Amino acid sequence: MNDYVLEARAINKSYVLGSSRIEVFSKLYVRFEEGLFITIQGASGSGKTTLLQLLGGLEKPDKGIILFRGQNISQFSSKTLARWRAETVGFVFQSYYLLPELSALENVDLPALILGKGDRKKATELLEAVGLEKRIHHRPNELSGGEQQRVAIARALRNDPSIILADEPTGNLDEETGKQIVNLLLSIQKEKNKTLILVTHEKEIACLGDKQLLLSNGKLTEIQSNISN
Ligand SMILES: Nc1ncnc2c1ncn2[C@@H]1O[C@H](COP(=O)(O)OP(=O)(O)OP(=O)(O)O)[C@@H](O)[C@H]1O
Repeated sequence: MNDYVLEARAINKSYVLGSSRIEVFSKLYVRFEEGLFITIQGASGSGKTTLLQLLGGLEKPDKGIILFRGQNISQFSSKTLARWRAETVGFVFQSYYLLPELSALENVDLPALILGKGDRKKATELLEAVGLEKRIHHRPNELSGGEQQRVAIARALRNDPSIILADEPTGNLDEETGKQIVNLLLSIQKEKNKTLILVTHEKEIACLGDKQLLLSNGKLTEIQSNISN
């Protein structure tokens, strides 16, 4: 049994734009234990978003492999990868990415509908769990930023993923609302024993992690661990 829920082995990743090539990672190794809250900090442009996209199967590495519980997801077909992503990973982004024409309820149920498992009762329960029982039929533009992020969190949880990848989830929120969102993510992570990997530039949030990683010059280093071995 592999103790690591996610592992990146010898990852290379570059972007080519016109005649220029940006190398983000060269031989990156990192692994994440199951059920932990890991925070990642790093300067703008250091590759934090790229890393989450690779780990969550939204981007493919140029070289190297990503393993989920020991299974190489980098060799999955696009279809298999899309299904794995829908079942296994919940994404939370800075900009929420809710569909504007759908209600909160419809947005939350969408990941399950895609798998042919739509169930409005379950979506409603998730909205209740994030404190939005009175906003179920609101559209995103009828919700505050914090409420939209709560909808996005409920959506991320809809297929009961084992991994939550959160990319600057508090980036568009005021400090107080940001704290509430992080506390919500943390309580879900602990209660359901999920793996939460969260990118943030806020030190106060980063230091809440069981482990704090820093991304710099294409390498990850552990700057703090609150785990006793
Ligand atoms: N689709 C793309 N095409 C070309 N270059 C890209 C693309 N996505 C990212 N990059 C480049 O790759 C590098 C890493 O970008 P990434 O968004 O992963 O960094 P980041 O650490 O998340 O930055 P920020 O904190 O500013 O969001 C940057 O130099 C960026 O310009």
